[in-house]
Amino acid sequence: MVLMNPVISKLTGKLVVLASASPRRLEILTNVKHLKTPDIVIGADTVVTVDGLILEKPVDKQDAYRMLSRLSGKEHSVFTGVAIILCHEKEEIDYQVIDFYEETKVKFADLSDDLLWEYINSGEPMDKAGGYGIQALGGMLVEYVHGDFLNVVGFPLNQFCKKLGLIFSPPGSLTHNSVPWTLVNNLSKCSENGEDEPQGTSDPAAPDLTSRGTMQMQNVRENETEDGKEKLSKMIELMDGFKASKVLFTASKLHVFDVLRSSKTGELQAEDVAQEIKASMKGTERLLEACVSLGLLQRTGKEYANTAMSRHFLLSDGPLSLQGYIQHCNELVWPLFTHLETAVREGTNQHEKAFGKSSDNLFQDAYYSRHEVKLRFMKAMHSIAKVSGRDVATAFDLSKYKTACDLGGCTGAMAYEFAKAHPGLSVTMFDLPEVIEMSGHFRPHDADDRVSFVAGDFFKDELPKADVYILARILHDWSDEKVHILLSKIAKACNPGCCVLVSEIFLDEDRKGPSRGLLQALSMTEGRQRSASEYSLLLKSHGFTTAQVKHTHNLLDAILCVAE
Ligand SMILES: C[S@@+](CC[C@H](N)C(=O)[O-])C[C@H]1O[C@@H](n2cnc3c(N)ncnc32)[C@H](O)[C@@H]1O
Repeated sequence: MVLMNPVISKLTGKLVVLASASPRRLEILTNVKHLKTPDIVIGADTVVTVDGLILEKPVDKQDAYRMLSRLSGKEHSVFTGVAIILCHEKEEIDYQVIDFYEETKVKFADLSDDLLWEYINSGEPMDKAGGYGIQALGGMLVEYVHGDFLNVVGFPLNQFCKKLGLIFSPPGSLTHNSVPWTLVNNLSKCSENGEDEPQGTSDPAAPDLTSRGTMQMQNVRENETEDGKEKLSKMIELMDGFKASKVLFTASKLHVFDVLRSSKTGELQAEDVAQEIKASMKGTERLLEACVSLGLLQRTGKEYANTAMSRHFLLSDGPLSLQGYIQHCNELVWPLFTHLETAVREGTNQHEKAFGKSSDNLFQDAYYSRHEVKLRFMKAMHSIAKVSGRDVATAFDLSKYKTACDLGGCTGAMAYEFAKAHPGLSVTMFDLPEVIEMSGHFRPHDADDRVSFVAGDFFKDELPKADVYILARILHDWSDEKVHILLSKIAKACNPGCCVLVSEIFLDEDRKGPSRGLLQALSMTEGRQRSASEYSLLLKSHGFTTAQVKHTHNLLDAILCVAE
């Protein structure tokens, strides 16, 4: 027990309930520790098996004789299943069940009837499954024991201590295989009839702790299993998510990625970066190190460089640059999210709190009220359209159509993608006048002249005639009521066979994801996120039949609906 003490002493100061009335188990455990505070329940049950049979407690002397004579001259197995239940009481009782079993082989000598009856008449077999107790007179029946002797007595102390060691050892020393999770049902119990026997069978009436509806199955010490560690690291990722976002936003705002790209070798030391971005050495070094940890930068010795991911998405002038959207997130979405609690309490957008100005019309009041804010918003839309536009444009075969109108097309990025993907298609980009007047800023150098620009308000003005109406990231901004106004205008402009292509983040039908859609919804004003079938229904009510839904696995999905 001296060797066990460092492990078993982990129980010191805890109230341990031995969920068994077995005096032998109690003795084994109390011999090795003192028990104080209420947080562990230990259950155990022992069975004897021979010839594929489980031997229970004998019901009378004849039964004991039948059992012992069956064991005579043969090897049998003694199994003890143990459950360690770590209890934790918060609002509800949480608990973690760690269970395992131990098998010991026992061989009985050839036993004469006289010897058996002498033993049976001693009274010892009657409260013991298998009909014997190895630690007392029954020991004389045994030729050999292979395995843990105490397991036959009723408690596999050696393995129990190993499990305790794993439970209470520092994270890192535990492997998934070391904690078997399967044996939970046949665990021992607080026996109501007094003596709970070693070598007994499990009680079918014993509570199945895994299926108690009222208790939440959560692991108190879950961080000490592989699965628990995964959950913990997911928790930490969630808790730190805002820090990671802010590191990305700050490094972008300070042009760290552009600065590194512009250096002769594509690499710079922290002090050079600090000088270039006009920031402190200490702060820059911390920022660069954090960027390395997030995979945004790489470091060789003292030299920092962009990673492939940063080169792809984070250089200001890259074809797939997300800088516009990052800036929008930092300057607009971030302040809104700092008021999330109020937004949740009130069920309203927090634009006024965040920016000191109400926004009845999101676009006119919030995005387009100031030139630089409008430009920033347009850059954000542009960067997402550049990244996702090709997948949306190629989602469906549009070869039979000649004209398309991209309603609320913003910078035209999506319209150009459609023109590129469909050589027979001319695309009219339609947006508010204040947007159209700035769309020239975003005109690609190889701009296709099949793309034209028309200014107007899609709720009020006549819509350009087209075979295909594209609504990319439009409908989510509006209530069902406004969506109906817009769709009825489109339906009026459509001839039979014309179609509407809606591109949005489609929520899963059970609204359990994707999280980027559900997170975005938190800062919405009057709009809402919808599933593909919700969009389909909205369109159906205006005479459009859903032809196809495409999950692009890019940022935006798409649905194509044809006018009947
Ligand atoms: C979220 S952005 C989507 C931009 C673009 N479709 C895309 O996917 O990148 C919404 C667009 O709808 C435009 N919009 C908002 N209200 C409008 C209206 N009443 N009439 C025309 N366009 C409008 C905005 O100017 C903006 O460009």
